[in-house]
Amino acid sequence: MKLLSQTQAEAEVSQLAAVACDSLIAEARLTPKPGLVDSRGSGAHQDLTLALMERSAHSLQPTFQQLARECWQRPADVALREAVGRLGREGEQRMMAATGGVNTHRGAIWALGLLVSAAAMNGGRADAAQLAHTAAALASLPDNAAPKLFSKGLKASHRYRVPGAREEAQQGFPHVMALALPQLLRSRAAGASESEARLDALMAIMTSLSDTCVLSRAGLPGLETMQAGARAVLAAGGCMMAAGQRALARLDAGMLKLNASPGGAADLLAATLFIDRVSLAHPHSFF
Ligand SMILES: CC(C)(COP(=O)(O)OP(=O)(O)OC[C@H]1O[C@@H](n2cnc3c(N)ncnc32)[C@H](O[C@H]2O[C@H](COP(=O)(O)OP(=O)(O)OP(=O)(O)O)[C@@H](O)[C@H]2O)[C@@H]1O)[C@@H](O)C(=O)NCCC(=O)NCCS
Ligand SMILES: Nc1ncnc2[nH]cnc12
Repeated sequence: MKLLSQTQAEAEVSQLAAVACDSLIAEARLTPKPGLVDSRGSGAHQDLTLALMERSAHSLQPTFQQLARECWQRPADVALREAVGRLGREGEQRMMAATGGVNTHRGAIWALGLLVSAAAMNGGRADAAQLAHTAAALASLPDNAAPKLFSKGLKASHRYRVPGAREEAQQGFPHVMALALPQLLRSRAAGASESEARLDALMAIMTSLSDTCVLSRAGLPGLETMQAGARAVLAAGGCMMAAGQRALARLDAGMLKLNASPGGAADLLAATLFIDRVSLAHPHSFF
């Protein structure tokens, strides 16, 4: 592993935190996203706006920086997992203070917090597969200091017997690695604009994620609307095609009618953009 001076390491730590915040802001601004906050408005939400999402993203910069500093060139072990858990929970408090108590990015703090940590554990030099493996290893360790909460996500996971945010990370982010990143690259190669390619990557996640936000708000009909609608967008050639854009508008209308918002899929898009920016190479055979 390349040896860096303390000043160089601190610069890399700051850079990782900046890219994580940029990824959150890029996800929030990306438009038009079905059911989600974007530059058109609040989607299915009453209490979220784009300005609030951006404030929340900025408030998390010190958390990502502390995570990267704590994890720099350290191996995955229980002590590190517990330190990461503590910093992640402090990040949630920071987010709540910045938003006046609105949950904007709880899932994103988890996914990006783990990925920033994984990038730092690898000294800032890792390919996408290494990043996902390292984040999965960290997420799979016990955090004995974690409060035992029966969260909304856990309730939906138990009720519908589906995996949630925890399992997505412990399995190495399969919706990012096997679906979103390959779709992002395919759409770019096919000539899509960057926004169209990112929307296609979001669709790829939505074709199969068991998003506990959608399940909590709209049950299985909401999840089925999300997955089938996203498949229709991609089957129509994606967001660079007029037919794909019409399918996307139908999906948006369907999600709004059900009050469904795929907040978990949005978090995983931000995770995809982060990996796309910081990794050395893209995976061809991880899954
Ligand atoms: C592991 C934790 C993420 C906790 O997870 P758990 O499932 O127990 O609980 P939730 O508190 O419900 O949070 C899960 C959030 O993860 C996102 N998500 C949902 N499904 C998936 C999925 N299949 N894969 C990946 N990610 C998923 C989602 O986050 C987004 O949605 C939130 C907004 O939702 P919304 O429903 O609009 O908001 P609410 O206010 O809750 O409801 P309404 O009143 O509006 O209806 C927003 O946060 C998005 O980011 C889920 O919400 C993790 O938090 C944890 O254990 N942390 C402990 C600290 C730690 O160890 N950290 C380490 C890394 S830093
Ligand atoms: N753009 C967005 N809209 C609503 N919830 C979200 N959670 C993460 N990103 C989101």
